Amino acid sequence: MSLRYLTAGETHGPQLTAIIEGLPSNMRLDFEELNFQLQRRQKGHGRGRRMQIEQDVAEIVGGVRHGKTTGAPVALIVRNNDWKHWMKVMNIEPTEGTDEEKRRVHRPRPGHADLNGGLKYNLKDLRNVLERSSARETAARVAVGAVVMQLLAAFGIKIAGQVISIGEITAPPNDIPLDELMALTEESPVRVADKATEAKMTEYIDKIKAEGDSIGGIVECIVEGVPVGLGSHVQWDRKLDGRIAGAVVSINAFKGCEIGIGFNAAKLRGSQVHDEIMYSEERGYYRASNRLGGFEGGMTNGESIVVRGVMKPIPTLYKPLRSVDIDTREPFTAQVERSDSCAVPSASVVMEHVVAWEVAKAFLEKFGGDSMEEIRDNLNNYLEQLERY
Ligand SMILES: Cc1cc2nc3c(=O)[nH]c(=O)nc-3n(C[C@H](O)[C@H](O)[C@H](O)COP(=O)(O)O)c2cc1C
Ligand SMILES: C=C(O[C@@H]1CC(C(=O)O)=C[C@@H](OP(=O)(O)O)[C@H]1O)C(=O)O
Repeated sequence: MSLRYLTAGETHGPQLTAIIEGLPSNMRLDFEELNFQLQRRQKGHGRGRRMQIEQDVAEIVGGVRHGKTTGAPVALIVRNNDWKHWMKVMNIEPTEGTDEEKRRVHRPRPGHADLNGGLKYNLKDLRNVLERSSARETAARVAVGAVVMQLLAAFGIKIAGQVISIGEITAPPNDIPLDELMALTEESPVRVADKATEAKMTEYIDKIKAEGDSIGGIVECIVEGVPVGLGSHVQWDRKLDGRIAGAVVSINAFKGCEIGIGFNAAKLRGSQVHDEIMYSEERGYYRASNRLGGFEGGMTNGESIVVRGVMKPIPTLYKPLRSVDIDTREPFTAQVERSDSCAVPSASVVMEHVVAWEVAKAFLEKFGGDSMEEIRDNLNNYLEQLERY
Protein backbone atom coordinates (compact mmCIF):
# COMPACT_ATOMS: atom_id res chain seq x y z
CA MET A 1 0.00 0.00 0.00
CA SER A 2 1.47 3.32 -0.93
CA LEU A 3 1.49 6.10 1.60
CA ARG A 4 -1.55 8.37 1.44
CA TYR A 5 -3.42 10.89 3.54
CA LEU A 6 -6.56 12.97 3.58
CA THR A 7 -7.54 15.94 5.69
CA ALA A 8 -10.98 17.25 6.63
CA GLY A 9 -12.34 20.10 8.70
CA GLU A 10 -13.34 23.75 8.46
CA THR A 11 -11.30 26.70 9.68
CA HIS A 12 -14.01 27.79 12.14
CA GLY A 13 -15.33 24.28 12.80
CA PRO A 14 -14.44 22.21 15.85
CA GLN A 15 -11.27 20.57 14.52
CA LEU A 16 -9.09 19.46 11.65
CA THR A 17 -8.77 15.74 11.09
CA ALA A 18 -6.17 13.76 9.15
CA ILE A 19 -5.75 10.07 8.40
CA ILE A 20 -2.43 8.70 7.21
CA GLU A 21 -2.34 5.23 5.73
CA GLY A 22 0.68 3.15 4.78
CA LEU A 23 3.02 3.93 7.66
CA PRO A 24 5.13 0.98 8.85
CA SER A 25 4.83 -0.49 12.33
CA ASN A 26 7.37 0.12 15.11
CA MET A 27 8.03 3.73 14.26
CA ARG A 28 8.54 5.70 17.44
CA LEU A 29 6.58 8.95 17.48
CA ASP A 30 7.91 11.88 19.45
CA PHE A 31 4.76 13.89 20.28
CA GLU A 32 6.73 16.86 21.58
CA GLU A 33 8.60 17.13 18.30
CA LEU A 34 5.33 16.86 16.36
CA ASN A 35 3.77 19.70 18.35
CA PHE A 36 6.94 21.74 18.07
CA GLN A 37 6.52 21.69 14.27
CA LEU A 38 2.90 22.83 14.65
CA GLN A 39 4.02 25.71 16.85
CA ARG A 40 6.67 26.73 14.33
CA ARG A 41 3.92 27.09 11.70
CA GLN A 42 2.08 29.55 13.93
CA LYS A 43 4.99 31.92 14.37
CA GLY A 44 6.44 34.55 12.11
CA HIS A 45 5.91 38.26 11.74
CA GLY A 46 2.77 39.43 9.94
CA ARG A 47 0.18 36.97 11.19
CA GLY A 48 -3.21 38.32 12.28
CA ARG A 49 -5.18 37.96 15.53
CA ARG A 50 -6.26 34.38 14.82
CA MET A 51 -2.80 33.07 15.67
CA GLN A 52 -3.14 34.51 19.18
CA ILE A 53 -6.30 32.44 19.67
CA GLU A 54 -4.93 29.13 18.39
CA GLN A 55 -2.32 26.99 20.17
CA ASP A 56 -2.03 24.05 17.85
CA VAL A 57 -1.57 20.62 19.37
CA ALA A 58 -2.06 17.32 17.55
CA GLU A 59 -3.94 14.56 19.32
CA ILE A 60 -3.27 11.11 17.93
CA VAL A 61 -6.50 9.14 17.98
CA GLY A 62 -5.58 5.99 16.06
CA GLY A 63 -2.72 3.80 14.88
CA VAL A 64 -0.28 4.44 17.74
CA ARG A 65 0.15 2.47 20.98
CA HIS A 66 2.79 3.01 23.63
CA GLY A 67 4.36 5.72 21.50
CA LYS A 68 4.86 3.51 18.43
CA THR A 69 2.93 2.98 15.20
CA THR A 70 1.17 -0.37 14.84
CA GLY A 71 0.85 -0.38 11.04
CA ALA A 72 -2.80 0.68 11.27
CA PRO A 73 -3.91 4.05 9.81
CA VAL A 74 -2.71 6.92 11.98
CA ALA A 75 -5.54 9.34 12.76
CA LEU A 76 -4.92 12.73 14.28
CA ILE A 77 -6.87 15.85 15.12
CA VAL A 78 -5.96 19.49 15.72
CA ARG A 79 -8.67 21.40 17.57
CA ASN A 80 -9.69 24.96 16.63
CA ASN A 81 -9.82 27.17 19.74
CA ASP A 82 -11.70 29.76 17.68
CA TRP A 83 -14.61 27.30 17.26
CA LYS A 84 -16.24 28.57 20.45
CA HIS A 85 -16.63 32.01 18.86
CA TRP A 86 -18.08 30.61 15.63
CA MET A 87 -20.36 27.81 16.85
CA LYS A 88 -23.54 29.78 16.14
CA VAL A 89 -22.42 30.98 12.72
CA MET A 90 -21.33 27.48 11.77
CA ASN A 91 -24.44 25.68 13.09
CA ILE A 92 -27.43 27.94 12.46
CA GLU A 93 -28.57 28.26 8.88
CA PRO A 94 -28.76 31.90 7.80
CA THR A 95 -32.41 32.44 6.86
CA GLU A 96 -33.98 35.78 5.94
CA GLY A 97 -34.44 38.25 8.75
CA THR A 98 -32.18 36.41 11.23
CA ASP A 99 -28.92 37.63 12.76
CA GLU A 100 -27.20 34.76 11.00
CA GLU A 101 -28.28 36.16 7.65
CA LYS A 102 -26.09 39.21 8.41
CA ARG A 103 -23.11 36.86 8.73
CA ARG A 104 -23.76 35.19 5.38
CA VAL A 105 -20.81 35.86 3.07
CA HIS A 106 -21.94 37.26 -0.28
CA ARG A 107 -18.99 39.53 -1.08
CA PRO A 108 -16.19 37.53 -2.74
CA ARG A 109 -12.57 38.56 -2.18
CA PRO A 110 -10.34 38.85 -5.27
CA GLY A 111 -7.49 36.36 -4.95
CA HIS A 112 -9.34 33.97 -2.63
CA ALA A 113 -11.43 30.92 -3.54
CA ASP A 114 -14.76 32.62 -2.71
CA LEU A 115 -16.27 33.37 -6.13
CA ASN A 116 -14.96 30.32 -8.01
CA GLY A 117 -16.12 28.00 -5.21
CA GLY A 118 -19.53 29.68 -5.01
CA LEU A 119 -20.11 29.37 -8.75
CA LYS A 120 -18.76 25.81 -8.98
CA TYR A 121 -20.60 24.34 -5.97
CA ASN A 122 -23.69 26.54 -6.42
CA LEU A 123 -23.37 28.01 -2.93
CA LYS A 124 -24.91 31.36 -2.05
CA ASP A 125 -23.17 31.50 1.31
CA LEU A 126 -19.52 31.89 0.39
CA ARG A 127 -18.62 30.86 3.94
CA ASN A 128 -19.11 27.29 2.69
CA VAL A 129 -16.16 27.89 0.39
CA LEU A 130 -13.87 29.95 2.59
CA GLU A 131 -14.19 27.59 5.54
CA ARG A 132 -12.35 24.90 3.64
CA SER A 133 -10.18 27.00 1.33
CA SER A 134 -8.60 28.68 4.37
CA ALA A 135 -4.97 27.90 5.01
CA ARG A 136 -6.05 26.68 8.43
CA GLU A 137 -5.93 23.30 6.66
CA THR A 138 -2.15 23.62 6.47
CA ALA A 139 -2.04 22.90 10.22
CA ALA A 140 -3.27 19.37 9.41
CA ARG A 141 -0.74 19.07 6.59
CA VAL A 142 2.09 20.12 8.90
CA ALA A 143 0.96 17.55 11.48
CA VAL A 144 0.98 14.84 8.80
CA GLY A 145 4.34 16.02 7.46
CA ALA A 146 5.77 16.10 10.97
CA VAL A 147 4.90 12.41 11.39
CA VAL A 148 6.69 11.38 8.21
CA MET A 149 9.60 13.71 8.97
CA GLN A 150 10.24 11.46 11.94
CA LEU A 151 10.20 8.44 9.65
CA LEU A 152 12.75 10.13 7.38
CA ALA A 153 14.88 11.21 10.35
CA ALA A 154 15.11 7.57 11.48
CA PHE A 155 16.88 6.90 8.17
CA GLY A 156 19.16 9.95 8.34
CA ILE A 157 17.11 12.29 6.12
CA LYS A 158 16.80 15.84 7.45
CA ILE A 159 14.77 18.81 6.22
CA ALA A 160 15.05 22.54 6.89
CA GLY A 161 13.40 25.61 5.40
CA GLN A 162 14.16 29.30 5.29
CA VAL A 163 12.67 32.55 4.07
CA ILE A 164 14.58 33.85 1.05
CA SER A 165 12.68 37.04 0.39
CA ILE A 166 9.71 39.09 1.46
CA GLY A 167 8.60 41.51 -1.22
CA GLU A 168 11.70 43.22 -2.57
CA ILE A 169 13.85 42.36 0.45
CA THR A 170 16.08 39.37 -0.20
CA ALA A 171 18.35 37.59 2.25
CA PRO A 172 22.00 37.28 1.13
CA PRO A 173 22.94 33.78 -0.06
CA ASN A 174 24.21 31.52 2.72
CA ASP A 175 25.99 28.22 3.04
CA ILE A 176 24.84 27.36 6.53
CA PRO A 177 25.03 23.62 7.39
CA LEU A 178 21.56 22.13 7.66
CA ASP A 179 21.71 21.41 11.40
CA GLU A 180 22.61 25.03 12.11
CA LEU A 181 19.89 26.25 9.77
CA MET A 182 17.33 24.09 11.55
CA ALA A 183 18.35 25.60 14.88
CA LEU A 184 18.38 29.16 13.51
CA THR A 185 14.97 28.96 11.93
CA GLU A 186 13.21 27.58 15.00
CA GLU A 187 12.62 30.81 16.88
CA SER A 188 13.26 33.67 14.48
CA PRO A 189 10.20 35.90 13.84
CA VAL A 190 10.57 36.00 10.08
CA ARG A 191 12.71 32.90 9.88
CA VAL A 192 15.55 34.11 7.73
CA ALA A 193 19.08 33.11 8.64
CA ASP A 194 20.43 36.66 8.66
CA LYS A 195 19.64 39.09 11.47
CA ALA A 196 20.07 42.34 9.52
CA THR A 197 17.77 41.20 6.71
CA GLU A 198 15.33 39.84 9.25
CA ALA A 199 15.05 43.28 10.87
CA LYS A 200 14.46 44.89 7.46
CA MET A 201 11.79 42.33 6.61
CA THR A 202 9.99 42.86 9.93
CA GLU A 203 9.97 46.61 9.37
CA TYR A 204 8.76 46.15 5.80
CA ILE A 205 5.89 43.87 6.84
CA ASP A 206 4.80 46.46 9.42
CA LYS A 207 4.87 49.20 6.77
CA ILE A 208 2.81 47.13 4.33
CA LYS A 209 0.32 46.29 7.08
CA ALA A 210 0.00 49.96 8.11
CA GLU A 211 -0.87 50.74 4.48
CA GLY A 212 -3.67 48.16 4.59
CA ASP A 213 -1.84 45.93 2.14
CA SER A 214 -0.27 42.47 2.12
CA ILE A 215 2.97 40.95 0.84
CA GLY A 216 4.30 37.59 -0.32
CA GLY A 217 7.77 36.18 -0.84
CA ILE A 218 10.01 33.24 -1.63
CA VAL A 219 10.85 30.31 0.65
CA GLU A 220 13.42 27.56 0.29
CA CYS A 221 13.56 24.03 1.57
CA ILE A 222 16.57 21.71 1.67
CA VAL A 223 16.47 17.94 2.17
CA GLU A 224 19.76 16.32 3.15
CA GLY A 225 20.75 12.64 3.33
CA VAL A 226 18.54 11.43 0.49
CA PRO A 227 19.82 8.28 -1.22
CA VAL A 228 20.23 8.26 -4.99
CA GLY A 229 17.26 6.82 -6.88
CA LEU A 230 14.06 8.09 -5.19
CA GLY A 231 11.44 8.68 -7.88
CA SER A 232 11.75 7.31 -11.40
CA HIS A 233 12.28 8.39 -15.00
CA VAL A 234 10.06 5.61 -16.38
CA GLN A 235 6.63 7.20 -15.92
CA TRP A 236 5.52 10.85 -15.68
CA ASP A 237 3.76 10.48 -12.38
CA ARG A 238 6.73 8.76 -10.75
CA LYS A 239 9.07 11.71 -11.33
CA LEU A 240 9.72 12.96 -7.81
CA ASP A 241 10.67 16.51 -8.85
CA GLY A 242 7.27 16.79 -10.53
CA ARG A 243 5.46 15.49 -7.47
CA ILE A 244 7.30 17.92 -5.23
CA ALA A 245 6.45 20.85 -7.54
CA GLY A 246 2.77 19.80 -7.45
CA ALA A 247 2.79 19.58 -3.67
CA VAL A 248 4.45 22.99 -3.30
CA VAL A 249 2.01 24.75 -5.64
CA SER A 250 -0.87 23.07 -3.76
CA ILE A 251 -0.03 25.15 -0.67
CA ASN A 252 -2.48 28.03 -0.31
CA ALA A 253 -1.28 31.15 -2.13
CA PHE A 254 1.74 29.44 -3.78
CA LYS A 255 2.14 30.34 -7.43
CA GLY A 256 5.36 28.63 -8.42
CA CYS A 257 8.14 26.21 -7.58
CA GLU A 258 11.78 25.97 -8.58
CA ILE A 259 14.12 23.02 -8.20
CA GLY A 260 17.77 23.98 -7.76
CA ILE A 261 18.64 27.09 -9.79
CA GLY A 262 15.17 26.80 -11.36
CA PHE A 263 14.21 29.75 -13.60
CA ASN A 264 17.80 30.99 -13.64
CA ALA A 265 18.70 27.95 -15.76
CA ALA A 266 17.09 29.74 -18.70
CA LYS A 267 19.82 32.42 -18.70
CA LEU A 268 22.84 30.14 -18.36
CA ARG A 269 24.74 27.81 -20.69
CA GLY A 270 24.77 24.04 -20.30
CA SER A 271 28.35 24.15 -19.08
CA GLN A 272 27.27 26.56 -16.33
CA VAL A 273 24.31 24.46 -15.23
CA HIS A 274 25.04 20.72 -15.26
CA ASP A 275 26.68 19.18 -12.22
CA GLU A 276 29.83 17.28 -13.12
CA ILE A 277 30.09 13.66 -12.03
CA MET A 278 32.91 12.72 -9.64
CA TYR A 279 33.96 9.55 -7.85
CA SER A 280 35.90 8.87 -4.68
CA GLU A 281 36.35 5.75 -2.51
CA GLU A 282 34.67 7.38 0.53
CA ARG A 283 31.77 9.08 -1.23
CA GLY A 284 31.20 6.86 -4.26
CA TYR A 285 29.64 8.83 -7.14
CA TYR A 286 28.91 12.44 -6.32
CA ARG A 287 28.55 15.85 -8.01
CA ALA A 288 31.04 18.70 -8.10
CA SER A 289 28.13 21.16 -7.64
CA ASN A 290 24.38 21.03 -6.99
CA ARG A 291 22.77 23.46 -9.38
CA LEU A 292 20.05 21.04 -10.40
CA GLY A 293 18.80 20.76 -6.83
CA GLY A 294 19.38 17.03 -6.41
CA PHE A 295 17.40 15.79 -9.44
CA GLU A 296 18.06 14.35 -12.89
CA GLY A 297 15.49 12.26 -14.72
CA GLY A 298 12.91 12.69 -11.97
CA MET A 299 15.22 10.76 -9.63
CA THR A 300 17.29 11.96 -6.73
CA ASN A 301 21.01 11.96 -7.54
CA GLY A 302 22.28 11.78 -3.96
CA GLU A 303 22.86 15.53 -3.58
CA SER A 304 20.59 17.58 -1.34
CA ILE A 305 17.14 18.37 -2.69
CA VAL A 306 16.77 22.16 -3.01
CA VAL A 307 13.27 23.52 -3.62
CA ARG A 308 11.93 27.07 -3.71
CA GLY A 309 8.34 28.19 -3.64
CA VAL A 310 6.80 31.59 -4.31
CA MET A 311 3.87 32.83 -2.25
CA LYS A 312 1.64 35.60 -3.55
CA PRO A 313 0.46 38.35 -1.18
CA ILE A 314 -2.46 37.47 1.13
CA PRO A 315 -5.78 38.17 -0.70
CA THR A 316 -7.81 39.61 2.21
CA LEU A 317 -6.86 43.28 2.24
CA TYR A 318 -7.72 46.10 4.63
CA LYS A 319 -7.27 48.33 1.61
CA PRO A 320 -10.18 47.02 -0.46
CA LEU A 321 -10.03 45.91 -4.08
CA ARG A 322 -13.00 46.09 -6.42
CA SER A 323 -15.40 43.18 -6.39
CA VAL A 324 -19.08 42.39 -7.06
CA ASP A 325 -21.75 41.38 -4.53
CA ILE A 326 -23.32 38.04 -5.57
CA ASP A 327 -26.75 39.09 -4.20
CA THR A 328 -27.04 42.43 -5.98
CA ARG A 329 -24.38 42.03 -8.71
CA GLU A 330 -23.38 45.58 -7.71
CA PRO A 331 -19.80 46.65 -7.04
CA PHE A 332 -18.76 47.00 -3.40
CA THR A 333 -15.67 47.77 -1.36
CA ALA A 334 -14.82 45.20 1.25
CA GLN A 335 -14.90 45.47 5.05
CA VAL A 336 -12.22 43.26 6.61
CA GLU A 337 -12.56 41.90 10.14
CA ARG A 338 -9.10 40.37 10.48
CA SER A 339 -6.41 38.83 8.29
CA ASP A 340 -2.75 38.02 8.06
CA SER A 341 -0.73 40.63 6.21
CA CYS A 342 2.23 38.31 5.58
CA ALA A 343 2.36 34.55 6.19
CA VAL A 344 5.59 33.76 4.33
CA PRO A 345 7.45 32.43 7.43
CA SER A 346 4.54 30.10 8.26
CA ALA A 347 4.37 29.04 4.64
CA SER A 348 8.04 28.12 4.79
CA VAL A 349 7.23 25.63 7.54
CA VAL A 350 4.29 24.30 5.52
CA MET A 351 6.57 23.80 2.51
CA GLU A 352 9.09 21.79 4.55
CA HIS A 353 6.27 19.46 5.57
CA VAL A 354 4.66 18.95 2.17
CA VAL A 355 8.10 18.26 0.69
CA ALA A 356 8.78 15.81 3.54
CA TRP A 357 5.58 14.01 2.61
CA GLU A 358 6.57 13.56 -1.04
CA VAL A 359 10.06 12.39 -0.12
CA ALA A 360 8.67 9.93 2.45
CA LYS A 361 6.18 8.57 -0.06
CA ALA A 362 8.93 7.97 -2.63
CA PHE A 363 11.18 6.53 0.09
CA LEU A 364 8.53 3.98 1.07
CA GLU A 365 7.82 3.16 -2.59
CA LYS A 366 11.48 2.17 -2.92
CA PHE A 367 12.23 0.62 0.47
CA GLY A 368 8.69 -0.08 1.69
CA GLY A 369 8.05 -2.79 4.20
CA ASP A 370 5.43 -3.32 6.86
CA SER A 371 7.78 -2.61 9.76
CA MET A 372 10.68 -0.24 10.37
CA GLU A 373 12.97 -3.27 10.59
CA GLU A 374 11.96 -4.50 7.14
CA ILE A 375 12.52 -1.04 5.66
CA ARG A 376 15.96 -0.81 7.27
CA ASP A 377 16.96 -4.17 5.74
CA ASN A 378 15.71 -3.06 2.32
CA LEU A 379 17.61 0.22 2.55
CA ASN A 380 20.81 -1.49 3.68
CA ASN A 381 20.60 -4.01 0.82
CA TYR A 382 20.26 -1.19 -1.65
CA LEU A 383 23.13 0.79 -0.13
CA GLU A 384 25.33 -2.31 -0.47
CA GLN A 385 24.23 -2.66 -4.07
CA LEU A 386 25.26 0.96 -4.70
CA GLU A 387 28.67 0.27 -3.19
CA ARG A 388 29.18 -2.75 -5.43
CA TYR A 389 28.03 -0.89 -8.56
C1 LIG B 1 -0.01 30.11 6.31
C2 LIG B 1 -0.99 30.83 5.43
C3 LIG B 1 -1.81 31.80 5.97
C4 LIG B 1 -2.72 32.48 5.17
N1 LIG B 1 -3.49 33.45 5.74
C5 LIG B 1 -4.40 34.13 4.98
C6 LIG B 1 -5.22 35.15 5.54
O1 LIG B 1 -5.15 35.49 6.72
N2 LIG B 1 -6.10 35.77 4.72
C7 LIG B 1 -6.23 35.44 3.40
O2 LIG B 1 -7.04 36.01 2.70
N3 LIG B 1 -5.46 34.46 2.84
C8 LIG B 1 -4.56 33.80 3.60
N4 LIG B 1 -3.78 32.83 3.02
C9 LIG B 1 -3.90 32.56 1.57
C10 LIG B 1 -5.21 31.89 1.17
O3 LIG B 1 -5.46 30.75 1.95
C11 LIG B 1 -5.20 31.53 -0.31
O4 LIG B 1 -4.81 32.61 -1.07
C12 LIG B 1 -6.57 31.03 -0.75
O5 LIG B 1 -6.83 29.77 -0.17
C13 LIG B 1 -6.76 30.93 -2.27
O6 LIG B 1 -5.93 29.95 -2.81
P1 LIG B 1 -4.75 30.27 -3.86
O7 LIG B 1 -4.15 31.57 -3.41
O8 LIG B 1 -3.79 29.12 -3.69
O9 LIG B 1 -5.33 30.39 -5.22
C14 LIG B 1 -2.84 32.16 3.80
C15 LIG B 1 -2.00 31.17 3.25
C16 LIG B 1 -1.07 30.51 4.05
C17 LIG B 1 -0.17 29.47 3.45
C1 LIG C 1 -6.19 29.88 10.78
C2 LIG C 1 -5.07 29.97 10.10
O1 LIG C 1 -4.84 30.82 9.06
C3 LIG C 1 -5.93 31.50 8.52
C4 LIG C 1 -5.83 31.39 7.04
C5 LIG C 1 -6.79 32.26 6.37
C6 LIG C 1 -7.04 32.02 4.94
O2 LIG C 1 -7.96 32.67 4.38
O3 LIG C 1 -6.30 31.23 4.33
C7 LIG C 1 -7.45 33.30 7.03
C8 LIG C 1 -7.21 33.61 8.46
O4 LIG C 1 -8.23 33.02 9.24
P1 LIG C 1 -9.35 33.89 10.00
O5 LIG C 1 -10.21 34.41 8.93
O6 LIG C 1 -10.04 32.93 10.91
O7 LIG C 1 -8.59 34.96 10.74
C9 LIG C 1 -5.90 32.97 8.95
O8 LIG C 1 -5.79 33.10 10.33
C10 LIG C 1 -3.90 29.13 10.40
O9 LIG C 1 -2.89 29.29 9.69
O10 LIG C 1 -3.98 28.29 11.32
